[in-house]
Amino acid sequence: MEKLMIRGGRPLRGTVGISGAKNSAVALIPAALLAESEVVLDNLPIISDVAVYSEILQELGAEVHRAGDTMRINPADLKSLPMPNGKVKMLRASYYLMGAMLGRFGEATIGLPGGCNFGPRPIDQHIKGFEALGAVVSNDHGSIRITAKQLKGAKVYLDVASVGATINIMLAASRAKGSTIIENAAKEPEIIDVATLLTAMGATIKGAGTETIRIEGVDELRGCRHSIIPDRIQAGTYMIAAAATGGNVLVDNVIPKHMEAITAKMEEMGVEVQELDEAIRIIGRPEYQAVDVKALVYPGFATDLQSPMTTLLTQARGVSILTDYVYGTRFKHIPELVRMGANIRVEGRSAIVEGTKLNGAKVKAADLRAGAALVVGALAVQDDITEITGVEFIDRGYDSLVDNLRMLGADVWRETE
Ligand SMILES: CC(=O)N[C@H]1[C@@H](OP(=O)(O)OP(=O)(O)OC[C@H]2O[C@@H](n3ccc(=O)[nH]c3=O)[C@H](O)[C@@H]2O)O[C@H](CO)[C@@H](O)[C@@H]1O
Ligand SMILES: C=C(OP(=O)(O)O)C(=O)O
Repeated sequence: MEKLMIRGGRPLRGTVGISGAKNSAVALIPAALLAESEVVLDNLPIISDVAVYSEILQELGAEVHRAGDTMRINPADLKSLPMPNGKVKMLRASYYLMGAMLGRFGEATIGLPGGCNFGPRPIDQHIKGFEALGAVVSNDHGSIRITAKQLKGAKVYLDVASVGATINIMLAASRAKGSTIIENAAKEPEIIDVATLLTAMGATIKGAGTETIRIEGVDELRGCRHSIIPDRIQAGTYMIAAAATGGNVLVDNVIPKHMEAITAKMEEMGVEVQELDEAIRIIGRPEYQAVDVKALVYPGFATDLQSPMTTLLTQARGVSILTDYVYGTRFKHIPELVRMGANIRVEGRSAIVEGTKLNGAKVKAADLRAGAALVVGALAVQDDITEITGVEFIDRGYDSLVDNLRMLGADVWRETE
């Protein structure tokens, strides 16, 4: 079992370069299966979710070559195989195989997805979308079986602005006959990234990034080359870690527009945030104010940053209330932060955080961002060691975490038990 060991108390200083976005990469990789020839993805993050996805593609018969942050995917010999178990259970984003395989072959049998388990994560809106396009969907022993003789464009109104459902419908609709309109679509930047790839592959997609997306399906999609957008959640985590340690960090290779909600909230707390063209500098202060945070769909404060933000709020003076309107039970980090001395209680979908000093402890990351919250906490502890298990969750989404933190001056290492 691997552990992350952190001796806290060193202000982070220097520059950290942000890799491509996990939540784009895990959608763009299956999207490539819709092409008849090679798709090249650049600026790919080096994380376990991407490694697992590349193995899934190879099991399906695609040729995958990876060199550094570039992946070449040739799906010319792709086979229509059922994927009921195994690697699809390791990923949330394996649900994109449904839309991609359905678009390519008119059928898909995919096991229900895995990924971070912080409460119910239904996929009813994905299914509603496939059905609207004319597919027949059934549950076959825990796998979703989807078939369609001919996908037909349709209007789909999403009950919730779901990132996964929006992208999955875009994938299938890009090979449907006629036009599809998604209303109440999610507006996250990763959706625009997928639309950019599909457009380069030959689909016609208008309105990605707004609540109405129109997709004109085509008979064939071709290969292309695409560079993935920077990971706004990794960037936000380093911004938070810099502030929590009272450091001075340039978070480089970001799109500052994607960071507006976290930037505004950190400024409200009293953190100095300098926005540059493609970078953000965080200058920590000795003291921060308590603030209230509401995690919402984009462009609101990202739920994926709610957990690390909880840790930063433990370092503020006073009581902060953090409410997650996207995933109302996403609080697995809290008992572990309490182990580290935090004063937090959960009421419904809110965490009430009273500022206090943290101490080192043995803690367990129960999901990816809970892990990020513990890393931030461990870095902020004054001269004490924190031992974090559950590292495999953190590896799902943080490229080169230990190397990056060391370059910023943190005392961090991995140990194997
Ligand atoms: C791989 C990926 O991109 N993961 C992200 C994606 O997850 P994911 O795509 O799973 O999240 P969604 O945007 O779909 O979920 C948003 C909300 O809609 C609900 N819902 C969703 C689908 C559905 O069919 N029915 C339904 O009720 C969910 O329970 C949740 O309350 O967006 C989340 C919200 O920004 C992020 O936390 C995840 O990091
Ligand atoms: C919840 C997350 O990922 P996933 O949806 O892939 O589980 C995340 O990135 O914070």
